[in-house]
Amino acid sequence: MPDLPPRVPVCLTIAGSDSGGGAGIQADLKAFAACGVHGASAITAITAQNTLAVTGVWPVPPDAIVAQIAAVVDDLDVAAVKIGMLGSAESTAAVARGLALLDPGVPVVVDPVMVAESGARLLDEGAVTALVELILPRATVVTPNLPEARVLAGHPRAGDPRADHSHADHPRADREGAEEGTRRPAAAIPAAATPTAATPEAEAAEAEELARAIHRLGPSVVVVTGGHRTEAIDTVFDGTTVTRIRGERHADGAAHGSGCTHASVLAAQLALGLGPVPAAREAKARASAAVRDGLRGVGAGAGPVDVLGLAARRGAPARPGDLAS
Ligand SMILES: Nc1ncnc2c1ncn2[C@@H]1O[C@H](COP(=O)(O)OP(=O)(O)OP(=O)(O)O)[C@@H](O)[C@H]1O
Ligand SMILES: Cc1ncc(COP(=O)(O)O)c(N)n1
Repeated sequence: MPDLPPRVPVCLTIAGSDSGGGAGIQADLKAFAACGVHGASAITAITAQNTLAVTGVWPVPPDAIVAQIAAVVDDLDVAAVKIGMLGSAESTAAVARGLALLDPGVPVVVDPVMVAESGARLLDEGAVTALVELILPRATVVTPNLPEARVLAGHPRAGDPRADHSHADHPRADREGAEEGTRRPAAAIPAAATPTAATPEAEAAEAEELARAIHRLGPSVVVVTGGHRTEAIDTVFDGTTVTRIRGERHADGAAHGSGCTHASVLAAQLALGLGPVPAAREAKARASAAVRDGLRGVGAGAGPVDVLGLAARRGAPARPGDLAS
């Protein structure tokens, strides 16, 4: 009997569809393929979107979200999950129901998508609480950008000194009794995620403080991504150590889908057996290169990232089998 080739790991993305193909499910499946894992998907919302704008959002019925996850989990051996756009509190609750169908050991990477690069709101104001309470405690890694991190850290539970540091030690019910007086005011979701005007040092200190605050909400590891900073440094906090992942900033790159790509590569690397910090390094490297190589000519707005090296392949000789006719 010939040796069977090693089995290709399966990753599941639970996210919104971007009709323009730059972000969401479409970006996630490309990132999974780039990493050599098989991608399955459960769609939470359909967006009518291109590089310029989001012109419509249709939530998928909650039962249909759960049914998609159930169909995948029933048959495919899911090695890691990536969660992106949730949209509404109802969709978030459905995703939480779907997550309960997974083996508790399956790593879950959460990209808390709030606002599209083109400016549209992708998470209802009221859904932040559902995200924090139902999804973050199940997260192995959460990957907010700086504006998203401010929203999560401003959530009432984050400033509570009695908030938990691990879900096992501090079940959610404990945090329900947090005193009002110890809570920070919740930050509103900004209309668009704009770069900050702070110094690099101030941004670094803020990212670290936010990572620590978000860690108290329950995820095992927090990665505050650096795409909205003067220096594109990702800040990782695993509950013990802060790691800064540096890389060149590609100011003239095309970054639509950078966060989706980053979180999906991270999930794929966990599925391939890496630990969270090495997986975050690989995610940073691949997302940064995908921004650098981003497809500036595709659409009139922010071009989609190119994680598959599509542009570099143009003009390359076709493989022999492609020339059959
Ligand atoms: N201009 C850039 N140059 C280099 N790396 C970048 C750039 N923009 C983003 N990145 C990297 O891409 C990854 C995603 O970061 P980013 O902060 O853009 O996520 P995001 O804002 O959630 O993305 P999105 O807007 O697609 O949701 C991070 O590893 C970040 O460092
Ligand atoms: C369906 C969907 N999911 C996520 C994003 C965020 O990506 P970006 O901030 O690059 O627009 C998006 N625009 N659309």
